[in-house]
Amino acid sequence: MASEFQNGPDQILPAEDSTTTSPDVPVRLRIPETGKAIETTPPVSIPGLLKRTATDFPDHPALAYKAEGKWNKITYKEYYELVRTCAKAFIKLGLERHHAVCILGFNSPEWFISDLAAIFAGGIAVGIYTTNSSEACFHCANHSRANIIVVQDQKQLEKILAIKSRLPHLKAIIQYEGTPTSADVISWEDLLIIGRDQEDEDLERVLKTIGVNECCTLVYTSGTVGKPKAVMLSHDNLTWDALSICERLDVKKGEEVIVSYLPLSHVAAQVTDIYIAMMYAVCIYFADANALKGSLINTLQEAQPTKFLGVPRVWEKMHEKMMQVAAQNGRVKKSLASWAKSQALHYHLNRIKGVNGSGWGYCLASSLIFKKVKQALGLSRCTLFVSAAAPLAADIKRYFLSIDMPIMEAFGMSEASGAHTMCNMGSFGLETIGMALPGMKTKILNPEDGQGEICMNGRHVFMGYLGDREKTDEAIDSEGWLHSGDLGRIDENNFIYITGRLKELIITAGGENIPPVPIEQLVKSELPHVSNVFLVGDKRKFLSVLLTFKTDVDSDTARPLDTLLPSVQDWLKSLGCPAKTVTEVLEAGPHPKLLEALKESIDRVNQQAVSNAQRIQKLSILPVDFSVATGELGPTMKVKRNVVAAKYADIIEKMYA
Ligand SMILES: Nc1ncnc2c1ncn2[C@@H]1O[C@H](COP(=O)(O)OP(=O)(O)OP(=O)(O)O)[C@@H](O)[C@H]1O
Repeated sequence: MASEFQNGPDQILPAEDSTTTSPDVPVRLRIPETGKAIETTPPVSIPGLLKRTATDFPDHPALAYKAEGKWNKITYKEYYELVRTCAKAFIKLGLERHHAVCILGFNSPEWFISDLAAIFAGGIAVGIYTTNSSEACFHCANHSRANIIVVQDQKQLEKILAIKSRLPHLKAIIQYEGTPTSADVISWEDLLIIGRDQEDEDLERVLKTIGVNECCTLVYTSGTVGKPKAVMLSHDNLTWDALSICERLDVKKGEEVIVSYLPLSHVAAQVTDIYIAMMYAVCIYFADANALKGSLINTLQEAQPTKFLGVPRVWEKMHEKMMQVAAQNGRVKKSLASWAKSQALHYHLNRIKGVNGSGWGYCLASSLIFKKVKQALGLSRCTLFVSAAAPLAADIKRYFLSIDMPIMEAFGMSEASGAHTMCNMGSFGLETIGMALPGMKTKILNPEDGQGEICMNGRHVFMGYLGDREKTDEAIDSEGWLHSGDLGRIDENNFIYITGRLKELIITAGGENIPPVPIEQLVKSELPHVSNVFLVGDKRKFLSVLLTFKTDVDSDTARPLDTLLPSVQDWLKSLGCPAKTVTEVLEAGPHPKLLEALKESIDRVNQQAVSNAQRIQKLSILPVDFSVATGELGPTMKVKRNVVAAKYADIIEKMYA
């Protein structure tokens, strides 16, 4: 880089184009010459941002982690120093400019520090899903030219050791938990010793060359539709998206607490836990690795977060648990709860309509009931409940409204650096994903009846897919609009609604285009004992559904078990076909009474179908529920359609035989 561009890391490097597919080519930022204050806010790099917060909030706790049963805290000043130390070690170990540091592990201070250190050292941070196989890890590490791989433990290390010889750029492996069993693997403690032994000079030299418009992070999409793509994000993409989200929300600098537990390789968790946190001096509490298997509640109770983000499946599971608890309540408690719920529902539904003011009933229910419920969930200090990354069914939102926990939906994608729309406590609804965030633009492409593809524009639009010009040009058009592949509409108040996904559209043999998710959600709301619904019908004469029942989950492996949840068992018993397991349900073919009940529900869904082609004609019950561990769900719990279709090809064929 020419010597005049040595004012990093907050400088804007010269760039010819607003997209790129090369890791070392900066892009033109989408900052208009004139515009709203948010659109023209001067860009800040990630190292610049952390330095700023460490200067403004030096003694404020940044990261809280539990060791030997005790919470330990790292202040913002210490966090900044640790990142610098780690960055110096990475440089010493041979991290080259624009090469990757891959991180493979559950959320922890070491994950955050490695991610930021990679960026400080002029490299590219890449999170790899802990559920990835060795080969899937190979794809990320090889494609991003990883010089360094940071792993959590022996289990993750083994995946890397198996592919190490095929990674020509790899120079060092670091293991941050447990003692490395392999001599050439560096422990976290040794990494910090290497870093502390270095002078600041090399790091400062690299920092000066960094620009806000170059790639600092790659997000590999989870591949719910096709092969994972490497989304290149610049410093400005990430820091500006975080800024815009915080403008929409009531985030208070230095006062917020967030629990980190969602997979950090996904953009939603990364932006919330790392970048919003860094921008607003949030204190992050790390949940333990069993968070999604049930231990999250313990961390919530201890950390008492002030903001909480869940993917839809997290909200669904919480709903399921609460229904189980409620079912055990006596008559008096039940009627008290239903009175309280009606008060909250009335209050919040009025707020959605713009009618404010809480009556005495709501206030009483709030102090008598909801306060206790929130306390039990560890959410009594929480002023914001968010759902993102996939659609959340309206009936789940309605349930949480009724217990005084209005869930704000956010919509976005990796290619939009996180969020593009969001509801807030002042404007939300049961069906909407909210309005575009400040400074972001939305367009509905080729609308028919107001419905078309959602396209987005703004500083959050990604740089391009690494090494893939064709896909980059498909995603971002010549005017800079990012095509989401989602179908939607905008109402007169600028609220946006998702109505389907072009990328997973079912096209029947008769040529009718059918978005499956809304139909699947309708079936789910008709059948509360069903866990997953999968619509089939691509190139077929009619639609069918595959259903899975709610079952217990193995707490070690997170795999679904055969035993039906007690509520499902009760329901089956009430139908006159008692069964304790899915195997029993399927053994002699589903009981006619069960089939009748399922068909009645499907008939109710069919009554809402907009055309004959959208009516479901057949159904099958699957032998096991879907899960991340068994591969049918991606890390944000979206169904991997190709995996399910391949796994149950026989069952599907039988329905069409
Ligand atoms: N609130 C929401 N409501 C409905 N759909 C959503 C919402 N948020 C995200 N999505 C869906 O998720 C998509 C973005 O997915 P994301 O970029 O997170 O990729 P991914 O889950 O890693 O994997 P893949 O791109 O392979 O599906 C959006 O295009 C949209 O279809």
